[in-house]
Amino acid sequence: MSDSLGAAAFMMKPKNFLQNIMKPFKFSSSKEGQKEEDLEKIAAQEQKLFPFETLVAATKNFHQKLGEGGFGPVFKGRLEDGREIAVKKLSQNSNQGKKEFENEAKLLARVQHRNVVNLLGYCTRGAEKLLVYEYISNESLDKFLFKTGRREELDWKRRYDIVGGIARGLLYLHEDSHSCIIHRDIKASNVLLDDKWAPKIADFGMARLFPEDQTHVNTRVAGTNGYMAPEYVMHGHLSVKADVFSFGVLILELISGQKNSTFDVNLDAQNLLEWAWKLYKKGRSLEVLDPSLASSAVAEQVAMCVQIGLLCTQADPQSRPNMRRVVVMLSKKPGTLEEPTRPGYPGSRYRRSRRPTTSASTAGTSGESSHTFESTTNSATATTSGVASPRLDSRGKRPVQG
Ligand SMILES: Nc1ncnc2c1ncn2[C@@H]1O[C@H](COP(=O)(O)OP(=O)(O)OP(=O)(O)O)[C@@H](O)[C@H]1O
Repeated sequence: MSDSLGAAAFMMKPKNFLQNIMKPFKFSSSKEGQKEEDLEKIAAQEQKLFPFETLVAATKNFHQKLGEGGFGPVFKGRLEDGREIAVKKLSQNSNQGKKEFENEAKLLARVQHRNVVNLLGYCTRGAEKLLVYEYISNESLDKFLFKTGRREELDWKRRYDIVGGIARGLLYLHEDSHSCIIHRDIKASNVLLDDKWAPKIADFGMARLFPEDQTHVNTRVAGTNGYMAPEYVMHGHLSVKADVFSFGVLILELISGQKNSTFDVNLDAQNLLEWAWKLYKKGRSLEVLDPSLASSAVAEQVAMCVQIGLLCTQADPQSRPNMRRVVVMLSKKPGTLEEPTRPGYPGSRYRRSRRPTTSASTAGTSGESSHTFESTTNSATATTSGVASPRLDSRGKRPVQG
């Protein structure tokens, strides 16, 4: 009887029973509220979702502007936990709804690599969309490469390490992140340097946050003049090999200190690629080197980088190596590389090959074009047989067509 009473008592008061068991772990009611708040914060962090007020506080009401790119202004900030951040306020009109933006941003926040700028999270408030990045302290590569007075800070070892770091970051985006990410806009100003001069690829995934559709022409995400692969600028054929081409241009810029889009025509060539190619053919690759690097450069590495730059900028995307191959090439001793042919550039003569077409025009795919190019002219508006005039906007961007 007493047993059954005891059992009945237990069954009738399960809450009390649980409360007794939990006693040692209980908090006072104010602490309980605090704990709930903390849990909410942790959940929000898992979602990578930043409350707008957090970003207002972190940036002191968007006070310190780091700069402004094609997507909008970027502000410096510091989170409560001490982490420094860069907040990009997206001012470009996007046809993407809030939910899609949040889903894409959440996915992109999972992209984590030593050579890619870490997206910590995002924020939406009304129509406003913001991206929260880790803060990278040492400015973008173009500010060192193309500005007199700062280029000496990038000695050969630093440049060589930067080439390797960018190659590994791109390989990760193409092959090792959760899905293939084609950057579309690899260039010196989209590589940030940290306090140890390690390169970090910025602005990846923008094509996912600003997708094009039939009615919406996006003038920003498409790429920058001087870096775009010929098949992309002329026909909109996009694959990972378009990034490889831009990477090739960037290597040659890093070695020479010359900007491809404002190349010095007095150097007996119409662009950087043609100039490097002519020197390479004459066995004078080392002359591509920025003279200010002469004392720190390692000749074999310079020659190897010139050759890789030329291989990456081949006219036919299928003749370009993929980033895995580039990383392998950079880790090997010279002498084992393929021989490049003349590089391609927008305006090169177009020739259709008989390979089946698998071209893709959206990020996240890696199909390759079935077209090849013969380099004949550097005119960006050449209209030789089959060559469409690329339309570039005032920032040198090629508009994406839906
Ligand atoms: N994570 C970051 N850490 C530190 N500075 C940053 C960060 N992201 C961007 N910046 C700085 O903010 C400025 C604007 O950058 P943003 O990437 O928006 O444009 P951009 O690269 O200058 O131009 P574009 O839009 O043509 O690529 C640049 O000066 C850049 O160095």
